[in-house]
Amino acid sequence: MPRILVFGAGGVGCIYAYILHKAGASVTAVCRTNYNVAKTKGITVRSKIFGRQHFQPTVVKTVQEALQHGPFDYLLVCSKAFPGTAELIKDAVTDRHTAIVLAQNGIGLEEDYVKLYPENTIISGVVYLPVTQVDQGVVEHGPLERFEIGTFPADAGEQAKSQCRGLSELFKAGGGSAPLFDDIQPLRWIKVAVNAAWNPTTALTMCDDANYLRSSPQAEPLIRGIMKEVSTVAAAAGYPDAITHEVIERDLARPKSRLETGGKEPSMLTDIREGRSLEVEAIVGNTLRLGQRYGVKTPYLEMLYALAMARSFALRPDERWKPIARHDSDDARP
Ligand SMILES: NC(=O)C1=CN([C@@H]2O[C@H](COP(=O)(O)OP(=O)(O)OC[C@H]3O[C@@H](n4cnc5c(N)ncnc54)[C@H](OP(=O)(O)O)[C@@H]3O)[C@@H](O)[C@H]2O)C=CC1
Ligand SMILES: CC(C)(CO)C(=O)C(=O)O
Repeated sequence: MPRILVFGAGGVGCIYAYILHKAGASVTAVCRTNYNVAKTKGITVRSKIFGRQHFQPTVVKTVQEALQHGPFDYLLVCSKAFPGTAELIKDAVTDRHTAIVLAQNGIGLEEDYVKLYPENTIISGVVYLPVTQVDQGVVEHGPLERFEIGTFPADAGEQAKSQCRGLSELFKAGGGSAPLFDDIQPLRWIKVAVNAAWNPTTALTMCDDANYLRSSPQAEPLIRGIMKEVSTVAAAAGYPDAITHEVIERDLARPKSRLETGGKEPSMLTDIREGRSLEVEAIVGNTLRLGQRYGVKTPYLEMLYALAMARSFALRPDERWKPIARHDSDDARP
């Protein structure tokens, strides 16, 4: 029975914990604000795909407390992606054994993990899972579940590939879907285009995606424009075929269909409502910095970055901007 640690049991973490628990794995979840509820009452899933479910993973408060339930075969990072997140899991990573699975939005997240855990398999995941934790330990999930996965780097060795296959099989056994890709990066680029377009615009306007589209004739062209800008950065970074016109239209069709059925609140809008930190750096900042590195002009991203960072600052002045120790030089930061 594989042992799995889920770090960050919010919307995504609870659904992935449910799938893996259903697959028969031993699942331990590191919980923070929802610790008491998850520990005493378990987790409730209300899903358009899985129905209404209730389950009880092993619940701990810290990664150190989780150790008694390890060593872990997989460690799923399902918290929001912030500078420094990679360090938070270090006590639960067994060298050369634990496969670290990134279940987060953003681009260029993997490098921090490779640096800290050079001997471990890194599985990079692209999350399609419209889900919100609506109450502590209660998550509401829409009609889409797809976790696209691949090793980082793409040419990782056979052990990494086999751990990646193992995760895909576990998802299948739990009723989920985690298709494997030889190179996950083009898929990450597609998703970051979606998130760079939707997350800050809806968070800044406090509209769910359907309401945003309803708000004016300029709303949809702006989303398309941001996605095209990200596609130019992706092309310069070596992925010219990732974000095609067809991909942009296909991804736009999803929120457009919600004009009929009711909008989805992107995760960054939930963060604003809850007064939480925003994933501006992982989604917009990293894309923008790659654009700067390759000499691509990114006026939309520059504006979104400045506005979303200012919104974040207004929410949490204690977390004011500071240079992050990154692989690209701080001079390249906007
Ligand atoms: N929600 C969605 O529809 C989608 C989200 N994503 C991405 O998936 C990732 C997860 O998003 P989502 O599930 O929505 O986020 P949530 O905010 O719902 O969940 C994150 C969880 O991580 C916990 N956490 C953060 N730091 C720690 C810590 N130090 N120790 C213990 N727990 C911690 C949070 O606890 P606390 O509540 O105390 O802050 C929270 O429960 C993000 O990168 C997001 O962009 C991708 C696709 C869709
Ligand atoms: C695609 C989208 C907007 C869907 O919920 C998402 O990834 C998020 O909420 O962060």
